[in-house]
Amino acid sequence: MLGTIDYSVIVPAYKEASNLRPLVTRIFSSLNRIDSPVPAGQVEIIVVDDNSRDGSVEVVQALQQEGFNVRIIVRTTERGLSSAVVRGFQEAQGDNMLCMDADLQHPPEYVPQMLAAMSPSKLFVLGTRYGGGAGAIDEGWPLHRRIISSGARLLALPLTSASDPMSGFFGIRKEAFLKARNLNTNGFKIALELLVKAQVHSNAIAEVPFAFGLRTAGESKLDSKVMRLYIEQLLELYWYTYNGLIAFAVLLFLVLVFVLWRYLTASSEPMVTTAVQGGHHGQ
Ligand SMILES: Nc1nc2c(ncn2[C@@H]2O[C@H](COP(=O)(O)OP(=O)(O)O[C@H]3O[C@H](CO)[C@@H](O)[C@H](O)[C@@H]3O)[C@@H](O)[C@H]2O)c(=O)[nH]1
Repeated sequence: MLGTIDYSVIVPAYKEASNLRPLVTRIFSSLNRIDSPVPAGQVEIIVVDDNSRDGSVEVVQALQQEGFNVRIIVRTTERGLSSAVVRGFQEAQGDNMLCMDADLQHPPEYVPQMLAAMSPSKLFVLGTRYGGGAGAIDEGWPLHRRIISSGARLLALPLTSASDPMSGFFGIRKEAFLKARNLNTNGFKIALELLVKAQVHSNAIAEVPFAFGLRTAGESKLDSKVMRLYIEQLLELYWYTYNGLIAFAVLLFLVLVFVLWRYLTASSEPMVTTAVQGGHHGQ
């Protein structure tokens, strides 16, 4: 019999049939270890699949029959990583919700620690490839991915103090998730979106350093469209965070331009020395 579900693991998945069995079994064997800080019976896994039709549903059904608390939501009218994660959070029974990739790049063995890191005072947990002096990116990660990742991280610095807001391995407490309004669910960077719009303060973020693994099956869906969406998302978040400041800076700039223009036009006008000569005004 199932007890109360306090923890939900949300897995966005698109064409990940071959990764789902190792993912689910490895998560539950970590939770079943004697030293796990979280009991396996309090955890559910929700896979949010965008109609992959690659056998993912059958894999999950087989796992259910074997007794694993996992279910799959198949979306047929929507697509996209971030919106899949939000859907999973909306369906979650647990107050502590973790998001992770299906492709085993987020090590399932970190799940108990990540789940246990959330509490009423730690509303957000971030699996970080950069925090805690871990230098945690796998040696084999391609150079172009490292450059893109560093650039993306730099651009997010004015928005959050979190060391790896690009991470797809993160958790949020339900009460914080429910505070976030007008989420932009285009693209991949839902952790950053939630950090900003759920107004998570830096002291409410727990960071767990981890080594980002290499994909062994399936393909990455990160492409130039995802990068364009990220830039759009950043502009919106800058505006969301600094709208007052930005409006003030624009106003100040316009006033300065106006003053400068007045000064330049005034100093370039010919000096008119009007000697009032008395006499009559002609008609
Ligand atoms: N449902 C659904 N899932 C998706 C979609 N696109 C991707 N996914 C799932 O989302 C997870 C991450 O997708 P990948 O395509 O493997 O992403 P990545 O390039 O490895 O990027 C990962 O690392 C980045 C850090 O560099 C993260 O920023 C990113 O969120 C993700 O975790 C995988 O489980 C994948 O199946 C989609 O449109 N719909």
